[in-house]
Amino acid sequence: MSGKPATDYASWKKLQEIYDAEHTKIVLKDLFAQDPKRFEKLSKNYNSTSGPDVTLLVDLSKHLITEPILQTLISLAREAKVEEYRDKMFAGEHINTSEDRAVLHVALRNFNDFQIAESGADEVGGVLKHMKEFSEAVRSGEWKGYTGKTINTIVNIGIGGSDLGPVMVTEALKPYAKRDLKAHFVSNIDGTHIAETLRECDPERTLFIIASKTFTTQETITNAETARGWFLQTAKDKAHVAKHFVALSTNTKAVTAFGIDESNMFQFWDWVGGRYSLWSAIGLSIALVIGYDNFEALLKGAHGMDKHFKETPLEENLPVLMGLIGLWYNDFYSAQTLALLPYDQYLHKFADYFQQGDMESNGKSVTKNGQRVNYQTGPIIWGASGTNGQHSFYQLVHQGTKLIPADFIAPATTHNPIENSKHHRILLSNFFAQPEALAFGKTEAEVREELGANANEVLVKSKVFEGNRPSTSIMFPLLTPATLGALIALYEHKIFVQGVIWGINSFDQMGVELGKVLAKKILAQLEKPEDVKGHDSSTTGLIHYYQKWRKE
Ligand SMILES: O=P(O)(O)OC[C@H]1O[C@H](O)[C@H](O)[C@@H](O)[C@@H]1O
Repeated sequence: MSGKPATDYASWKKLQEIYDAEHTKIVLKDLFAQDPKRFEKLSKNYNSTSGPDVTLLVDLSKHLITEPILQTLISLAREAKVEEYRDKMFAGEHINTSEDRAVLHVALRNFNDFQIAESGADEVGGVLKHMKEFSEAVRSGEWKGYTGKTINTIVNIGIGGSDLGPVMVTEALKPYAKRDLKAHFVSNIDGTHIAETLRECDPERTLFIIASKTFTTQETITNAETARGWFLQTAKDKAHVAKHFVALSTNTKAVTAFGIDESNMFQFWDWVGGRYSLWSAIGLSIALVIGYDNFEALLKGAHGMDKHFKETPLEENLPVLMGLIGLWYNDFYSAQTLALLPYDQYLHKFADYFQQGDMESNGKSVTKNGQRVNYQTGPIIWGASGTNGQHSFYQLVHQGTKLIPADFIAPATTHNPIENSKHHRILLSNFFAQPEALAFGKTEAEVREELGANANEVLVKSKVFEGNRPSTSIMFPLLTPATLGALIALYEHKIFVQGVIWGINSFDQMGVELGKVLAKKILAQLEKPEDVKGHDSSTTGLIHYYQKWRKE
């Protein structure tokens, strides 16, 4: 994150040399045959040293790496001063240089462990207490709606980081949910989203949580106004808003202007990035759904991973190793993407969540010094939960022309051991089989033997699996709140490590601005064809088409 181009590092050059000279000879089948201890050496066990027990097994052995490659990657991390920048982050230095902000999501889950001087860091405990009291009051029924009825539905209105984290985590931790409290998440400006949600709500029993760091986001404010209008159609009196609307924001002025009482506002600070905010007041919907104690366990699980990241030598440091291996494919093998493939239905939003987490953080093309990079930065993140993906896109992953590194993630045991865990055994057999098939493939000789002497030649070729396709496998005993916290923090820090080496600012998001500005300009021109000015012929033509069909 020094802003130095990554290609200037001696270790980068060395990696390029190794790649050029050896990459055709790096074959997983051979590497495993040569070293019976490969799994032992390259699979890492994480055990939390503070907070709730969390254990993770991270198997890095099915990667196209050798000892010299790994050592050179680690030298690269040293040269890029990953440790120094990590320590700056934890110390609250303003490493988000373009916005002159600290980056302190780690302070949200710190529980007075690390010393963090930034202003606001000492207020975290107070906000957590507020979240605890409020969530317990709603869950117990002590908090009543304006007609004296208890709350049975919450609607979180937010987008981006004010939506994806709460959605992903409440889905992931459903086994811990209060089942008689329905939770909805409205993000899209498309009126369909709020309209369909409101159809399922009773104004007397619904709590709206307006989640927006800035409280200026067009989608969120528009949806919140619609929700308030809908509520007042029944409740009539604006005084009732206080019982049904709370805000999660850093912008007190805008929250009170909207009509939400300051006492119903849950604060956070500018040093919490939107995509790193589920740990802050933005997590209120999580605390409401799974209970405050489980929310705290999530935070403590993440804190355990923070400690690991902060205190473990680079050679054994999981976010560092995952970041480096990802970079190896991204920058030397020209891999464009990383697939996140959780074999756990509860994690079905994991890839969606890290699309923002990773792509908004590292989707940058200038260094912190303003230089255009001449290498690849953040990968495209995508994925789906297993085994669904196997029946759609895995064909390309196995036999397509692209190299697609993938992270396979699975719990050893399930929250739903139905049929004596039959489903889970089948699920896991697939979780074990896919990385094996990707890595080792199937040779032409094996296909011939299978098909017999007179086999059709085309068929033989089409049934060959080249193999040598890399993956990480991550396992843990059960998807608990603390385990999920650790898992999310692991990926957050992986993203950090890569950003430091690429010399980019992982903590701003200037790239989302241009579209927003243009949309505002266009919104003001939608009325009449003669108002449509200043666009290319394609954009103008599309707007004119809309104007021909609009009904209102
Ligand atoms: O929480 P808000 O201020 O409403 O922001 C919501 C989202 O807005 C933008 O799209 C940013 O790029 C995201 O990082 C952010 O999470």
